[in-house]
Amino acid sequence: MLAISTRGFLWSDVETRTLLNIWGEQDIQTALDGNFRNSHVYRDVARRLGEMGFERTPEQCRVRIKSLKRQFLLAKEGNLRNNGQYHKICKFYDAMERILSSRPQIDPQELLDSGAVGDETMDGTEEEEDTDPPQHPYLESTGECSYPETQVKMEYPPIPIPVTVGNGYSSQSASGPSSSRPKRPKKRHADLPLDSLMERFLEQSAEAEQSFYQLEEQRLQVEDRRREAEHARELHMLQVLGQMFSSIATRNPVAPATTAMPPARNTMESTMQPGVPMSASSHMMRGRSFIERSFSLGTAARTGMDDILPLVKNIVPPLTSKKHKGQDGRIGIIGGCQEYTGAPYFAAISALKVGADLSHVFCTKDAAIVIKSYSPELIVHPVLDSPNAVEEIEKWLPRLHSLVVGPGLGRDDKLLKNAKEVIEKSKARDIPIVIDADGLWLVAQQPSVIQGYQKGILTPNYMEFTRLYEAMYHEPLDSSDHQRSAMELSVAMGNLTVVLKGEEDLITDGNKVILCRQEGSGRRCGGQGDLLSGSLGVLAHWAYASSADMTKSVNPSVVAAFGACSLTRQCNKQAFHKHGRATTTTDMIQEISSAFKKLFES
Ligand SMILES: NC(=O)C1=CN([C@@H]2O[C@H](COP(=O)(O)OP(=O)(O)OC[C@H]3O[C@@H](n4cnc5c(N)ncnc54)[C@H](OP(=O)(O)O)[C@@H]3O)[C@@H](O)[C@H]2O)[C@@H](O)CC1
Ligand SMILES: Nc1ncnc2c1ncn2[C@@H]1O[C@H](COP(=O)(O)OP(=O)(O)OP(=O)(O)O)[C@@H](O)[C@H]1O
Repeated sequence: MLAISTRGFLWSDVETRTLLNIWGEQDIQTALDGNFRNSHVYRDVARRLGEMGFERTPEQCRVRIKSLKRQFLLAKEGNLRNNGQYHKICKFYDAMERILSSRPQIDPQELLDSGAVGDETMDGTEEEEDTDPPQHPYLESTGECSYPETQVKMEYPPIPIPVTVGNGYSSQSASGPSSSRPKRPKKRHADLPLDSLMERFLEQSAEAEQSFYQLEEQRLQVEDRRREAEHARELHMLQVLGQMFSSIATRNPVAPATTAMPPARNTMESTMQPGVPMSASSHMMRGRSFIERSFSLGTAARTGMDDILPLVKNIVPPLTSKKHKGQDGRIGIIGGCQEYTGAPYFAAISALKVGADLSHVFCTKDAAIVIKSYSPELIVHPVLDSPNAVEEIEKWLPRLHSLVVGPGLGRDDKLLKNAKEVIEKSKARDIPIVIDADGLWLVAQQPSVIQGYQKGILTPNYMEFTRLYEAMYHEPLDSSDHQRSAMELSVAMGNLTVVLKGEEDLITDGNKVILCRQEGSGRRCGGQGDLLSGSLGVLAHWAYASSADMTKSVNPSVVAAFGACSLTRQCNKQAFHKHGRATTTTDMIQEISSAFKKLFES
């Protein structure tokens, strides 16, 4: 079942009811009952919830249940005193009652008075790893952990349970069943009508709950960032280790290896013949180490491009009347500023011509008017230089299948910063990200922005490649062996797919290299790279949406890159055939349809 993203802090009613159904299941209740350590039970609850299509962490489930129990207990106590009126304050009262009625009885007043409200007493929800000393009265009483600034206490109604005169209960009895208990604070609202008190109570408890979940959301975001940083650090360590082992094996088997970061270039000799891919194993035999990946070029690599082309054909989705608009691809281009309006247009229109259903351009305000005037087919958002650019673009991310960052982006710091944040957000959504042109400038300044992201694809021309390489290795590029250098760059970037464009396009994911030598022409008009990156955005989406069978377990990024290179070069050839020296990128874009058919649909 398709998972619904529920990382937001608010729980919908349907989600809450699903949670309650799961929590109320016999085996869950039995597992919770009398069990002091129960994080494994909430892991199970979160898993079952996930199966129902709602993504929540075990901690989120636990906190939600706790909050529901609190509401229920308050309502239950109110009911006892006020003839069922308080039923209204707990939306899920009936479900809670049904579940909890089969649980051991507790004294609700005791829970309310203590402020602990009994989750731990009932379920034993103390976290297994919570060993920090208590920092807060609430933490002290419950053993809760994590975020000291969280005003968890706000979840209790800040007004006391009101007492209506003449309801059969004395104010003393309302404050607690036992007179020996410490007295509760004096009722400040005893003279207000019950309805308005209940209304205020409901409002405040909803606000408190909302603020709690907001804080919970913030905590999760911090946790995500921490995990990402950890992942990048691990990757970095792996690379350092790889270099160490490589040095030990090749230079001096007994001397201790020196570690250098960025990794020093390896000195092995390439034995590759043109058109013959270099295999990772041949590197390994020479002491070169690579980070393991889950895809390989397999047997297809041995015979080169002839075997990759059928895989590209496999990923092209069939056109059927059963589909609706958007299913074959919604692509986003991040780029377009005052100076460069052509590049994002070329990329976006190429994406449409290749077969995406919708193509969005996120550019500056100035550029938007111009780009809109080029084509009514594009959806153009004039947001890239707005103060809330990232939020504006983020709103669209859930609807995009892939992103192309860089065509016509320019190098203004503010725009680069926005692009960087959009890349970060897109990585979290696990969508393919093609980085080209000024996006590569950004990567050269801050490689970590995309390093290690397996669905990231870099498409440098030779100049951009040199810049990236030197940023990673801090030494001049050895221009005598492009294939080796491209592999080295890919490895340094965490086995990202690198497409080094040129007389022959060289595609590598750090394990092997394939060459695209589709015939093009001698015409090098600006914008051809944009045609390539826009096409690649679509093909990458199709490749990742295809089953492993379709790509024969070859890295989808490599299959898509091979398709985009072949297509661009074929367009160049066809356009040149018609226009010769006058060929422009617009002429090439007009060839996409027939070039595509010739390459991938014949
Ligand atoms: N119509 C539009 O709106 C278009 C806008 N575009 C946008 O322009 C922005 C800047 O992109 P960019 O590529 O011009 O910038 P940059 O990386 O500084 O390179 C500049 C210098 O690098 C060199 N050089 C280039 N290729 C090389 C090679 N293969 N091998 C060797 N050298 C090579 C060459 O140096 P030169 O020959 O002048 O010495 C060149 O002058 C970017 O946003 C892009 O998307 C383009 O998409 C085109 C259509
Ligand atoms: N010398 C060449 N011979 C044949 N094809 C080439 C040659 N150089 C580049 N190409 C092809 O042109 C396409 C774009 O590569 P190019 O190097 O022009 O990119 P770019 O500089 O990023 O383009 P842009 O002008 O959009 O910034 C690629 O598909 C590549 O295969």
